[in-house]
Amino acid sequence: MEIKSNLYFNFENGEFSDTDKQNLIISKKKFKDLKSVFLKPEDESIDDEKIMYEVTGYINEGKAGELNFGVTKIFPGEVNGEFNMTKGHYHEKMSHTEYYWGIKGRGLLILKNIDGECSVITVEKNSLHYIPENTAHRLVNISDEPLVVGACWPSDAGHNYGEIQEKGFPVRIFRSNDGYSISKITDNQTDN
Ligand SMILES: O=P(O)(O)OC[C@H]1O[C@](O)(CO)[C@@H](O)[C@@H]1O
Repeated sequence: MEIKSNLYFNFENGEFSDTDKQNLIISKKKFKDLKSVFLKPEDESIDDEKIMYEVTGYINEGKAGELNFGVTKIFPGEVNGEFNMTKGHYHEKMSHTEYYWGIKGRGLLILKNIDGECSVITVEKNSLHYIPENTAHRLVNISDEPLVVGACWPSDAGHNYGEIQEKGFPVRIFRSNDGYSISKITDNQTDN
């Protein structure tokens, strides 16, 4: 007998159907939670309560064998000229990997491996990104509309923010006349 799926997901806009809303987890990150993320976080034009990005999905943290499926929506904006972005993290279980795919908007995926090698990849509608083991990842919104990105990762991967919080990524992304510029970083200072 044919049974209608109890889950629907809109691949055009990243919205979940409300048939299974009680199982959806929504995590909202406010500006006050992200002070350690930006190079110059003192920006009085931004309210501390402003939602900078949100992650919505079926998230079953810590359960080995399960998969998480989520959507990150990063709102447009800048903090002292630096584009809005996620905190960025390694997985606690460093061997655990992840897929990202672009749904809406335009952004950059910054990857850094444990040897400090860094790459910056364009994220746009239908782009697909494999995040290998031992690799820190951060999304940056470089457009004036929300950047919406899907993700699927093992539920027991965990998040390790420590090193990124301390040292950051080797690059930072700022608005420029051409759209954006990538600045290399030495000890959390820009080195243009
Ligand atoms: O945890 P962070 O670095 O703030 O970023 C959120 C990101 O992490 C994930 O939850 C899982 O890696 C992604 O869905 C999302 O893009």
